[in-house]
This record gives sequence, structure tokens and C-alpha cells, in this order.
Amino acid sequence: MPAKIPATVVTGFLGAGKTTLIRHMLQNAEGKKIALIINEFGDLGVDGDILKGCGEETCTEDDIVELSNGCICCTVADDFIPTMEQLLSRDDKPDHIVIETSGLALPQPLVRAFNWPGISTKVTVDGVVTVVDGRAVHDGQFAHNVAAVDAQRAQDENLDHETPLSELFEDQVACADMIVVNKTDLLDATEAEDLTSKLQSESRDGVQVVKAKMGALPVDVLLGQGIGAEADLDARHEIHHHHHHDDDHHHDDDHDHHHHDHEHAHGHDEFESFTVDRGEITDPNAFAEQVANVIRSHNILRLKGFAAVAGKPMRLTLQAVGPRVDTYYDQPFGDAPRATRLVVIGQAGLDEAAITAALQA
Ligand SMILES: Nc1nc2c(ncn2[C@@H]2O[C@H](COP(=O)(O)OP(=O)(O)OP(=O)(O)O)[C@@H](O)[C@H]2O)c(=O)[nH]1
Repeated sequence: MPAKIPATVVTGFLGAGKTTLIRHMLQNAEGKKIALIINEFGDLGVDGDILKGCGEETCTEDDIVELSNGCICCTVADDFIPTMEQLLSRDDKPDHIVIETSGLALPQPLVRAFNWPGISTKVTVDGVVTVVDGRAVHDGQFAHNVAAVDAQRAQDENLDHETPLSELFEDQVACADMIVVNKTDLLDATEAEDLTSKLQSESRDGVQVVKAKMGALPVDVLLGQGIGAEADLDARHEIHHHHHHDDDHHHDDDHDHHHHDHEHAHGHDEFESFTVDRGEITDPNAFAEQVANVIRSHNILRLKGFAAVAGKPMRLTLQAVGPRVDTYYDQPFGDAPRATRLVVIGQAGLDEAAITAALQA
């Protein structure tokens, strides 16, 4: 059976920086073929034009589908599912699908749609990324331009117009696997740190909260979270329903040698990565546990690489997103040196010396 195509859902209020983040991702996708589904409401076609205009080979015009018949979470059956089926029936399949929701969409109904027959066997939700306007949220406003958000809301009659924005925001945060605190250039270091820890403490365990400027995240951090969110909906409570319930048919089933590489090249000055080398390991399970502990105590976002296990001709691949460490033997070392090499990615300011020592122990 072919592997399921991973799909990342990008949500966040109007103006938080979703389009900016996606554009940055496309420009740094390094050959990964990405298909985009954009749900725009109101200002028709603007985001699509911006993204099509970026002229990236990894995502041509044909790979961008716009849904503009209203809020994606209200039109799942009529609009989203057929679009998805069409995308999945192409000969030239994408490596990854990215869905940008409109600012007022609730991610939960969209994630739930990945359980539909015909979809669930072919695609899985890699992760839900919620982009927040760091400045606005820090100031208790949720969006930079609250009036614009309300105007957008007034245009869609399916939306409940009474729920305070703070509650929609809570729903978007509750569904997130990763929260991007964007626009940190508009915050001082203490403000950014305070907001990050506040959001972290309000989130489910394992949710990664990261700071970013202009949506610039390493693609490795953004994609490949491997969550399978559609199988984990109960953990993502919809606190509030933003629909009118009079015609309710969409709500079906309730609901020591290492080199350093600051990533300045792509403007990721909020992030850094470095490599740690070591010799053979003896016990893969114990090593995975050791790696998970290092990840936990140093708040590492992503760690990957391979290890040489004493007595084994195959190399062991390690992949970690937060403290979840996956290991599997992938290929024989052959003539390559039997070395262990791990790439560590995290927010800028990682304690490289301590992490290196702990991984080499
Ligand atoms: N200062 C600052 N501005 C940013 C940052 N990221 C995005 N912006 C700006 O914020 C505005 C909104 O960004 P978009 O990426 O269009 O936001 P969006 O979430 O896609 O908004 P909609 O598509 O309208 O829902 C644009 O003018 C961006 O240039 C950032 O990190 N810092």
C-alpha cells in the first residue's frame, strides 16, 4: 500500500501571517513538490495571486487550488472533499499538501473530514499549524485589525456573529500541533518569551510553540510532524461552535566534532541548527530514550540523523519531533564510515555544548 500523503493545515486569524509563512515555505521547499489548497473568503484571489506570483518550481499554478465558496469548515462536503479527491487522483501526486484556511475557519471540522472514506486511506493530517500575530495577541487583541476580522465575519452568513473573537482564537489554539508566534520583530525579547510560555502552558502536551519573523520557519520544522491529527480529534476540543445550528447538516458526528550552521541564509534568525557526531551506540532503545531526554530538557524542536549500532550492518535512522523519537534500520552502511550523526534544530539560543555532551554521553 502506498504511503499516505501528509497534509498540513495552516490556520490563524486574518493578517496573522499565514500567506507569508506559506510563501517562505515554498521558497525553501528544496525540491519537495507541494500542492496548496487555499480557502479565501472575502478579498477574492489575493493570496492565491501572491502565491502563484512566487514562481517556485516546487509549486506551479496547477498545484494551487482555491476554494472560495465560503468558509472551508462549512463547505467540507461540497467543496473540500471533491477538491481533495481530484488532487489525489492525479498522476503527478504531490509530496505534501498544505491547506491554508480562511482566518475564521475552525480547524476541527476540516481535520475531521480526513476521516472520510476515500480520503482517509490516501492522506493524513501531518499537523495543524496555528499562526498568531504575536504583537496583537500579546496586547489582547488577537488580530492586528479587529475591525477587518469582524467585517470578514459579517460577510459569511453561516458564521455565528456573536461569539467573541477570543473564543474562536481558543479553538484555533486548541487544535494546534504547532503554534507559530509570528511578528516577533514587533515584540521585545521579554514580551515574546512571556507570550510563548503562556501559550505553551495553555496547550496540550507535546504542542510546539515557536517564535518567528515573517513566517520564516525551517521547512523541516514546519512539515513532517507526523501527527495524524484526524485520529486524535478528541484531544482537540472544539470549545465553541461558530455556526448557526438551524441547518446543521454539516455537523455530522459531533464532534566532538561538530559544525555550526546558523540558518541566516534563509532569514531564520529565530532558529539554529548544528550537527553532533559520535561513535557507535550499543543499545538503540536506550539511546532513543537518551535522545528523548535531551530533547525534553533543551526544548529541541527537531532532531534527525542516523546511528551506527554495535554489531549491526544496517544504519539506524532517528527522527524526532519534540520528544517523540522514531527509529528504524534503513540501509546498510556499505563503504560509508560507521558513524553516528545527528542534526539538532531548535529556536535560537540552544545550549550547543551541553546538548552535544549529553548526546555523546
Ligand atoms: N512586522 C511583521 N509583519 C509581518 C510579519 N509576517 C507577516 N507580516 C505582514 O502582515 C500582513 C499580513 O500577512 P499575511 O501573510 O497576508 O497574513 P494572512 O494570515 O495570510 O492574512 P489573510 O490571508 O488576510 O487571512 C502582511 O502585510 C505581511 O507582510 C512579521 O513577522 N512581522
